[in-house]
Amino acid sequence: MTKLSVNINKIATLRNSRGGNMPNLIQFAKDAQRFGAEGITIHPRPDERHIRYQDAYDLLPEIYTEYNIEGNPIDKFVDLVINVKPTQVTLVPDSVDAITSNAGWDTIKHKDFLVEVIKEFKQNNIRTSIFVDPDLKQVEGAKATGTDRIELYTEAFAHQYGLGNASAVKPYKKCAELAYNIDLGINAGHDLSLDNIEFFKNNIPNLLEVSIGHALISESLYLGIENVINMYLRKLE
Ligand SMILES: CC(=O)[C@@H](O)[C@H](O)COP(=O)(O)O
Ligand SMILES: NCC(=O)COP(=O)(O)O
Repeated sequence: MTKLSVNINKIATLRNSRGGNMPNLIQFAKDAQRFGAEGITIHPRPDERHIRYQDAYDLLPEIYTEYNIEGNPIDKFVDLVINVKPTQVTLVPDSVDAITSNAGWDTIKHKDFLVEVIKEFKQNNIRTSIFVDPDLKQVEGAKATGTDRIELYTEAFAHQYGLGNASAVKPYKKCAELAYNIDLGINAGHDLSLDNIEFFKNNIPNLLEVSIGHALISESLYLGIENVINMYLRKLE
């Protein structure tokens, strides 16, 4: 069984576009869980263009499923995560001005940094995951950092699958097999959607969790959020 964590960045984007509190991010997180979401993901960025740092605190008492905070572990982010103490922190190497996440970690080059920051999160009883491209060397490198899990960066799969190239899942499958054999938990995310999730899940052994935002919120505009969450849950069974 693969858990569905709903990424609510886009709800914050919509809210911020008018400066008020519509839609209400906290209420949305509560409703998403009531409709069946098994986790809530946020990705506060340094410019706070969608999720604000304060949102991370305000959400805490309302999340009774898994709380996953993603981001680049700059000092401000590390302090936030250690104060909030979510279930999981997912480390993403995105630059300050990135439109969205666009690469996994070089776990070999940044090993010392990752070892240090992961140790700090684990001392605070926060599960760690690091965002990686589907590359066996990077998965091995991830293991050496001490992280509990990896999150496979699925943009390339989603893009190729959309073009009809289903074989794009192969490197992900190999990485998942390696990760399982070396005792790394496996999450995945980025550009997963109702169109590609079932195929991805069926091809990736031991997939623990997917975090989905952009497509899930877009699909909900037509199909409704309660319906869409349940459509994902059925595909992830
Ligand atoms: C880590 C990742 O894969 C991203 O998808 C991210 O969480 C989405 O961030 P934005 O909503 O800022 O594009
Ligand atoms: N970690 C990926 C995530 O949270 C959502 O990514 P996307 O579905 O918005 O591309």
